[in-house]
Amino acid sequence: MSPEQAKQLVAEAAIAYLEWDWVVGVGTGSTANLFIDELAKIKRNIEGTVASSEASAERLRSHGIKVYELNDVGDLPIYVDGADEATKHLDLIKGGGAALTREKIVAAASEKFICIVDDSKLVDRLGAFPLPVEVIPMAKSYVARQLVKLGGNPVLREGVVTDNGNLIIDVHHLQIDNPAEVERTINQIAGVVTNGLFAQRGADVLLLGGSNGVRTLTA
Ligand SMILES: O=C[C@H](O)[C@H](O)[C@H](O)COP(=O)(O)O
Repeated sequence: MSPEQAKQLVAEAAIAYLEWDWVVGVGTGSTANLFIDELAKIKRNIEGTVASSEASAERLRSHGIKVYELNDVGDLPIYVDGADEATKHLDLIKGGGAALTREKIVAAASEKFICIVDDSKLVDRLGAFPLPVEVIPMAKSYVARQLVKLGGNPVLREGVVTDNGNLIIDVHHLQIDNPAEVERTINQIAGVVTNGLFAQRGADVLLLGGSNGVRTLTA
C-alpha cells in the first residue's frame, strides 16, 4: 500500500470521531487535505470548522465548508491533523508545512486531538525529521546560535514565510530524549514563537494507516 492510500484510510477513519453540529478543528498538510475532502462529503452534518492555516481555510471554503475564526467560537470538541513523526506515546513532530504555531493553538483549544498518519511516520525516537522552529525574523541569528548550544544544526528554511509573517528554522541532529523538556527549553529562547514538538500536549488518539488497515493508539 502506498503512503497516499494509507493517508486516505486514516482521513476516512477520522470522520467517525465527529458528532452532529460540531465545529471541527482542521489541520494542515497532505493528510489533512484528504480529511478536508472527506469532511466535504458530510458538511451538512457539522456546524463548521476552524482552520490551522490559510491554505486549509482556502481548501475548506472551496468545498463550501464554513470556516470560523477561533476567537469567535471558543473551545472546540475536536482537532484533526497529520504529523511528520509520531511515537507510540503520542508525542509528535509537526511543522513540515510551516503551520506549527496555528496548529499548536488550535490543538490547545481542542478537547481531543486526533492525529492521522501513514504508518511510515511512526518512530521509536523523535528527531530524524528536522525539528521546525518558528522564529521572529529579527531573532533568527540569535535563535540559531542558541539552538547550536543545544546540540542542533539549525538551517533556515529558504523562501518560507509563515502565515504569521515569521521564519522557520529546521533543526537537524537534535537529541530528543525527553520531548516535553526539549519542547519547553526551545520555547523559552527569546524570539522563538513555538517549535514543532507536540509533547506537553501531544495527540489523544493516533490513527496509523498501513497495509493492515487502520491501527488506533490512545493516550
Ligand atoms: O505544518 C504542517 C503540519 O504540521 C503537517 O501536519 C505535517 O507537516 C504533516 O504533513 P503531511 O500530512 O503532508 O505529511
